[in-house]
Amino acid sequence: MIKVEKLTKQFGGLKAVSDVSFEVKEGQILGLIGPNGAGKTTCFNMIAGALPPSSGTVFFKGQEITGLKPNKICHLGIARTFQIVKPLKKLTVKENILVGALSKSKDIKEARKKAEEVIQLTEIEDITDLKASDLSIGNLKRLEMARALATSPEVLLLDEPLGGLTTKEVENAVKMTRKINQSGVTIIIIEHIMKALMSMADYIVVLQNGIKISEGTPKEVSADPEVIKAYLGEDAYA
Ligand SMILES: Nc1ncnc2c1ncn2[C@@H]1O[C@H](COP(=O)(O)OP(=O)(O)OP(=O)(O)O)[C@@H](O)[C@H]1O
Repeated sequence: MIKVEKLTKQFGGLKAVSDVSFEVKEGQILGLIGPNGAGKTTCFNMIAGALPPSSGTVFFKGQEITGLKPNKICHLGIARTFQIVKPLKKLTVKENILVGALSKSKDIKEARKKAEEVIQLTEIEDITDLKASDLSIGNLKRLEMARALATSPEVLLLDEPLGGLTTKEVENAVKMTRKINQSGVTIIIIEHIMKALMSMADYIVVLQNGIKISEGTPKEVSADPEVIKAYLGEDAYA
């Protein structure tokens, strides 16, 4: 579904991402992990078109999309959520979701229908009339997911969707992520909460200092001494 080949991003003297290659197959949940500053968000930025790679290639369903603009990539079927959520604060949850739908279809009737579908899928009915500025972090993250889904993506890039959530909210977000995946959306997810991520992901790619140091199933990666040394030995693996 998405394949990156030798993806590299240089910021001045810093190689934030260095020759990274991986692939996510249709219907999979791929986890992208690594310590702070490993290059995970920079990878997302290059896939979603927010940053042009210094070198390397991004393919979506076999078509090269390297360096295309974010709105073009969104139109092709790749949506993303942000670590720091960015809703339109003065609008309600429902209006924010509608704005997401309108970025895909300019037909208001069609966009309304899509927004309703997404509201049902994400079970967000309880907060649709609240203003985005009045939402808790947990509800902001629910909105962020719904807004991305309103663009009818085939691939969803989730950047730390569980950050700042309570234990109960993490449980609900994990269930929702699985449900969205089962509805046919391929997912790449950056997450620091290892236990939750390992329970969702089919496959994991591990970055450290911009370099891919390991990949495999959650079981394989958790047992890789290189990964334990670099990352899983931290308190995060609680
Ligand atoms: N626009 C930029 N300009 C300069 N350096 C940057 C820029 N964006 C990221 N970096 C640097 O690139 C490296 C990788 O950052 P990135 O945000 O991709 O890491 P990350 O793995 O997502 O980290 P975290 O888990 O903390 O979010 C870091 O050293 C960061 O400071």
